[in-house]
Amino acid sequence: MTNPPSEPPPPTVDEPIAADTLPVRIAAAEAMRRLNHAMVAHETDPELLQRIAREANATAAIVEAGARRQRPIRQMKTQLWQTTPEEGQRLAHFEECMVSGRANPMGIAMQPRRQGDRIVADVNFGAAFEGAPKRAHGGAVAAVMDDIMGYVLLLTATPAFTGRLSISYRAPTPVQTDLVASAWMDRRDGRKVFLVGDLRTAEGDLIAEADALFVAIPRERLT
Ligand SMILES: CCCCCCCC(=O)SCCNC(=O)CCNC(=O)[C@H](O)C(C)(C)COP(=O)(O)OP(=O)(O)OC[C@H]1O[C@@H](n2cnc3c(N)ncnc32)[C@H](O)[C@@H]1OP(=O)(O)O
Repeated sequence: MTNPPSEPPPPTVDEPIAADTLPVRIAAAEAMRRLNHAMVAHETDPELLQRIAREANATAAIVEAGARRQRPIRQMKTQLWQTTPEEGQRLAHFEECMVSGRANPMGIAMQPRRQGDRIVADVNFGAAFEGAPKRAHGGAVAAVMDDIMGYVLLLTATPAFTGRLSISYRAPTPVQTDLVASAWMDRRDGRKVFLVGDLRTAEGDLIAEADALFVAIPRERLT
C-alpha cells in the first residue's frame, strides 16, 4: 500500500514587510485592534458575535493559505544597530512587535521616539488590556517597560537581551487613557547594561517605575 501524496509544504518568506504593503498591513492591524477592544468594551448581540466568528474564521482560512512568514534575524543583526535614531524620530525595531509594532493586530501599538538620551513613548492601553477592573494588566505594563528600554540600546548601538526586569506599581494604570512611558540608561558595567524608566499620566503623575539589567550580546550571537 502506498501513502497518498502529501501536500507540499507552504513556501516560507524570510523578508521584512515590503514597503509597498506596510501601509495596508498597518491599516488591517489597526482595524483588528479596534475590533478587539470594541468587543471587550461594548455589549454585542449574540447574532453579531456569531457573524464575527464566522467571518473571522473564513478570513483566517484565506490568510493561512498564503506563504508562511518568518521574521528575518539579519534585520536585527545588522540594520537595527547601524544608525543612531534622530531627535524626535518615531522608532520601530520591527513593525509586528507586540508592544510597539503598528502592524501587530493584537499589540499595544506604543509609539516610541527619541528625546535626547531618553526614549519617550505615547501609550494607551485599550480595553482588552484590562487586568483588575479599570486597570491595565500588570504584565502589559511590564511589556511596555521592557520594550521601551530595548529602544534605549539603539542610542549606543548595543544589541542586548533583557536578563532581569523589575517593576514597581505605584498607582493604578488606567485603561483607555493617554499615558507616557520613558526609559534611559542608568549605567554600564562591561556587558551589563542597567536601564531605568517610568510610566506616567499625561499630567506627569507617576504610575510605575522600572529597572532592568540587559546583557549585551555580540552580533554574531544574535539568533
Ligand atoms: C531594539 C530591541 C528591543 C528589544 C526589546 C525587548 C527585549 C526583550 O524582551 S529580550 C527577550 C527576553 N530576554 C531573553 O530572551 C534573554 C534570555 N536569556 C539569555 O539569552 C541569556 O541568559 C543572557 C543573554 C541574558 C545572558 O547569557 P550569557 O550571554 O551567557 O551571559 P553570562 O556570560 O552568563 O553573563 C554575563 C553577565 O551578566 C549577568 N547575567 C546574565 N544573565 C543574568 C540575569 N538573567 N540576571 C542577572 N544577571 C545576569 C551574569 O551574572 C554575568 O555577570 P558578571 O559578568 O558580573 O559575572
